[in-house]
Amino acid sequence: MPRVVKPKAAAGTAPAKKAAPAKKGKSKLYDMPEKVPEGTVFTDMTKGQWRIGKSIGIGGFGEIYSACKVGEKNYDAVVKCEPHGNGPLFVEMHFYLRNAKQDDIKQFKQKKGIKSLGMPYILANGSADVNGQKHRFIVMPRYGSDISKFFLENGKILPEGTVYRLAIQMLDVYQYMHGTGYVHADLKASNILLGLGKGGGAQAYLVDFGLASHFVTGDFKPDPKKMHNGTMEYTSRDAHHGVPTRRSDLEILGYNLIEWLGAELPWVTQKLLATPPKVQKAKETFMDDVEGSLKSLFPKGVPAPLGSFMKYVSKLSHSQEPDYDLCRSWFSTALKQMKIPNSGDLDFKLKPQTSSNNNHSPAKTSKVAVAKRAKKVDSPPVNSSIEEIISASEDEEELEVLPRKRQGTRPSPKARAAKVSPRKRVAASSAEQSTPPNQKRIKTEPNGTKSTPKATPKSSPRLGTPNAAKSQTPSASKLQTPSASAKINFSPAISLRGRQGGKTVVNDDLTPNPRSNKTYEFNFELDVSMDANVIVNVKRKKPAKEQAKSSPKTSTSRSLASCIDSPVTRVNLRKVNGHGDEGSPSTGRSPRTPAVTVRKYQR
Ligand SMILES: Nc1ncnc2c1ncn2[C@@H]1O[C@H](COP(=O)(O)OP(=O)(O)OP(=O)(O)O)[C@@H](O)[C@H]1O
Repeated sequence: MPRVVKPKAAAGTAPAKKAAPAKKGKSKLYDMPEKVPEGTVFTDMTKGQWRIGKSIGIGGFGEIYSACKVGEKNYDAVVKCEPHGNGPLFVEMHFYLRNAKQDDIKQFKQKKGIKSLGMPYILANGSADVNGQKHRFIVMPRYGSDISKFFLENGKILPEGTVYRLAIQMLDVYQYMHGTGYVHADLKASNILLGLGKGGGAQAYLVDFGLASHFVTGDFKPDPKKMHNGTMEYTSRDAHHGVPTRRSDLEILGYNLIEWLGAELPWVTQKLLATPPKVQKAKETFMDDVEGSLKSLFPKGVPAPLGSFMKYVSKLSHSQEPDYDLCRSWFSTALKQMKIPNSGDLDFKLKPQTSSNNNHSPAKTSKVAVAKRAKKVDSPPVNSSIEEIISASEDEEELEVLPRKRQGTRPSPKARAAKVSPRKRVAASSAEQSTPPNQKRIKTEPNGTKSTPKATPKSSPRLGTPNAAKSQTPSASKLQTPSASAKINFSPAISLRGRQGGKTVVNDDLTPNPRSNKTYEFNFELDVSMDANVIVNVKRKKPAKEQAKSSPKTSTSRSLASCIDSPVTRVNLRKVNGHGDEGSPSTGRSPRTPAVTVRKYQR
């Protein structure tokens, strides 16, 4: 078995810092990896040695380090390392070994007459013991920045010409990959990296093949074990059924294109992401009338190539091979019309430019809109931890939580982890432990921790986009209780959203049955974020003295911060409408839901 050579043994290596053992997650399914100290040398299957450099990214499931071949100077490779038991890296490694040989990639490029292809390949792989735990690692070429960074910096939009170039490049990768019998199933901005070095900025690379799987060519058989796999925002209708298809990859690309062009996906606007079957339904409705749906997203005119592409995708059958040339032709024609060359560095700076059809939301690229978006990007992050209401009985103290900016309080890891795939739970808690907030070690997703309220230029197309104030998530500041921890049983119909957007989810905990009873645990400091104005009713056990004095029913309004005394026995959270009043069913008041109980438990 290849072994880890500690820095002492590696010639010319600076002493490695002592690694703090990574926090082990609770999940039995996916553990986060141990931290690999800088300077450690991994030996691969063919006895090649790789010196570990700085950590450059943490995905949902593993950590990525820069790496340098021992004997060379440049850290131009990366090592992706995960505990041996984790499935995704195993899948990714085998996909690369079988299907992404450098020779095959070269041949494909020659056949297609393209200079470069955004298909990564594997340089080496092996196993290593880190802090006594067996890890698997792969070595890959090192790429540059992921494009989600530019998307967020621009206020959730990319220049139209760049979107079309990216579409063409991703279709190239799909064509290569589908030619090997596999689909990717998880395309998103954070999985698209620019090349490094001279000319690198002209090519985008699709990474993360942890969900790669053989596509079906026979019958369409839904597979509950794979249902909803992917990243909820972009997962295709077929993937919601657990069926890997080529059209599914195209659909995922299509949803990303819509976002990159500045519109918000309806299931994001409607905050359905925590409930996969609702997202699935929304996507089905969307694709059933894709032209109409796109018109509502782009009221000033649907970008022509996007319209053609999405319409085409909606008509593909599940086992049909897509016509990649036809799809690319829509985007390249638009580029020609816009007089944007399909070469040179991809340009991520927003500037006024001619639209492909000159009719969709030109204000998106106006200086004013850009400035507005940039301003919004600076605003505090949104973290919709609780999507719907939690409601119980009436006899509680009433605490009003008004919307306000997050002020450094972070949702407790447990709260954030609610409803997250076990892998994500571990990732979140590990990141919390080891990453200072100003470091970009955690891969940031469009709606993730660095996320901002959707920047909505005046002319920007949106389906019922709530105004900024409404979409802001007030963070309940610390409501500390002596009981600190509690177990809450939600009624079956309640959906709790602790998941940060844009995260890959593997169907380990997402149940296709939305009505099953679910138990969530969270740190009962009520240090959670909520996505609307809410009324929090907390019933507390009264201290014996006070109980004797006061009447059984007291309903006192007071601030959350001052409420830290006796143990909580019951909690009632209720959304109020955007103006701060409770409203009624007809005025937008959230319906009450029964049966929320809070139980203390021993840590
Ligand atoms: N070859 C590479 N070169 C440079 N950076 C990389 C490379 N591969 C990955 N990264 C960085 O590490 C991050 C995580 O990588 P990756 O998506 O492969 O991990 P993951 O654990 O599968 O994540 P997830 O499934 O949550 O998307 C990427 O977003 C990127 O920032």
